[in-house]
Amino acid sequence: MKIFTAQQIREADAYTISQTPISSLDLMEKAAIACTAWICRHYSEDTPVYIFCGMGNNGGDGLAITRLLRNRGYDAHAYVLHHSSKTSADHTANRQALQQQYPSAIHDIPENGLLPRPDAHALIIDAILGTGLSRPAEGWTAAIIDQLNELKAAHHIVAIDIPSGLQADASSLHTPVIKADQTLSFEFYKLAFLLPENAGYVGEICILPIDLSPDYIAQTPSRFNITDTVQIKNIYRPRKPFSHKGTFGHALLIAGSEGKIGAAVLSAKACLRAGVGLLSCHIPKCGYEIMQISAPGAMCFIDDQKDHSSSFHNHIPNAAAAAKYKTIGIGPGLGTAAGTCWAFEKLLDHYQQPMVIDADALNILGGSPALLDKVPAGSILTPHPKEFERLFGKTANDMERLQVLSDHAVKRHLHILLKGRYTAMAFPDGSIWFNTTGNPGMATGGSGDVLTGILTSLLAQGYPPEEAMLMGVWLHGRSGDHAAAECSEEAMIAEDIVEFLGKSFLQLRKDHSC
Ligand SMILES: NC(=O)C1=CN([C@@H]2O[C@H](COP(=O)(O)OP(=O)(O)OC[C@H]3O[C@@H](n4cnc5c(N)ncnc54)[C@H](O)[C@@H]3O)[C@@H](O)[C@H]2O)[C@@H](O)CC1
Ligand SMILES: Nc1ncnc2c1ncn2[C@@H]1O[C@H](COP(=O)(O)OP(=O)(O)O)[C@@H](O)[C@H]1O
Ligand SMILES: [K+]
Repeated sequence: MKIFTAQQIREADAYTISQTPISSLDLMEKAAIACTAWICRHYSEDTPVYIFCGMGNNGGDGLAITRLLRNRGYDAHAYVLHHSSKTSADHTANRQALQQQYPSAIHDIPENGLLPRPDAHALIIDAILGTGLSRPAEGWTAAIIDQLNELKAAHHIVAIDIPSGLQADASSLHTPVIKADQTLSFEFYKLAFLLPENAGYVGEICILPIDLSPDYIAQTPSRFNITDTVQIKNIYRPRKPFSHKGTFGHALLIAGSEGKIGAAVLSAKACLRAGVGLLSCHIPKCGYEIMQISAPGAMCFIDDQKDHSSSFHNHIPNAAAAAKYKTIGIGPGLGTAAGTCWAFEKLLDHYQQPMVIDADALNILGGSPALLDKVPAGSILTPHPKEFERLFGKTANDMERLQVLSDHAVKRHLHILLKGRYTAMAFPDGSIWFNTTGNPGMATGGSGDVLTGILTSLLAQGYPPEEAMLMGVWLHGRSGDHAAAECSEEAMIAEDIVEFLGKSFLQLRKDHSC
């Protein structure tokens, strides 16, 4: 799914109006019908509804929703906030329609006027500012936002299209923004919804279709996108009947140190479960029995050192030897001992195929920019926000962090995924894809190690890095969702994500039954 900018959304609107029989007022009515249906599904008829409307089209939506809720028997009132002397034609048309049918439902609030005190249990609808926001809210508009946010403890707030004050394509950090419980947005996610810094404003997101032109959507490029199941199904390659373990690649996993052999085990299990043909794990002596017992499908190389690894570079003594391993996954629980850093540098001297770099391997790169330059083009880096900061430095806000993420992916020809609720995957062409599978149950030690195993496995099987990244992150999140459904977000642990990988793969199969 594409994520359009506010400007592109306006263009989609204009294109739809000019190229189809739908007028701009029809579009507003469709949007209002969709919102009203959602409100009626979630709040009973005896809920008083206070709809705060701005002077633009977002306010127009609010006026139309008031009329439609009244038609359904709700005690709905529109409070029109005169924060601007300008108004839009569709706002005016919907005001007239409401005035005609339900004149007592309109309440004008002049600039600096007082807001009503909502009844107990009233629902508050925020239709003050939409994607037409041209600057951060200030003055009276900011004061209204603050006052409505104070009501949040006692009332639900539903934002129409976007919480008022939130900028769709820029950071809104330290500016006044409505803190919605739910956001009902039209047709597309806005980029701002996917940033952790806006989690407190957006609440739950519901995307409502309003039939914007499919031609405009198809032909308009977007730098930001969201992965979906259909796309992942198209990436997925079913196995051919005569394939053998050589078909699915040999991966080398370099992971674990004393006290963190579990990270290596989780990664190895995930790598095997995600379908690798052969897996060799390089681990320090202290991990040998643990690994062999926990993941008997994996072969083991034992390091000379007891508690950390420092000789794994010997598997790739020259460029020719690199061909033995389709890919290498390195990092989970590896530690940053001097010998490990040294061996990592030697490994990078000879291994030039795309690899997966995670956790301590990222921390080692963070301490050595020269080493970062040696990472093979096409590799997948999997930092969480702290590792990202160690690698690429602090940023002022999430929007700036996305830019830094993208800049490094382009400059270094890497695939870099920044982990989180909506993992952001940056490609060497400058585009960024967001993943929506997954849940807070995955915020548990070891889930990242599982992801490294999955990605390493997919690369070994011959998926190109861009496809491995999109599919691996989707599979990881989907397996976490299955695990949460089965045993709760609280009780699920990283192993459960591995256990449910099978169920996620089954979802990708197309039905070919005769
Ligand atoms: N394709 C879509 O997504 C559709 C969008 N519609 C609605 O239209 C909205 C966009 O409408 P508009 O472009 O009229 O924009 P807004 O409704 O956001 O309002 C713009 C008005 O607010 C003023 N304004 C901007 N920033 C301000 C600030 N910081 N403080 C005070 N006033 C400020 C502007 O001067 C202008 O008068 C969407 O968010 C959505 O609610 C729907 O009506 C129909 C379809
Ligand atoms: N709230 C959440 N919603 C969705 N996914 C999440 C959430 N919290 C964590 N995750 C996922 O879990 C994984 C955690 O990785 P990481 O922090 O590296 O864990 P660890 O270092 O313990 O292995 C990431 O892939 C992240 O996207
Ligand atoms: K709004």
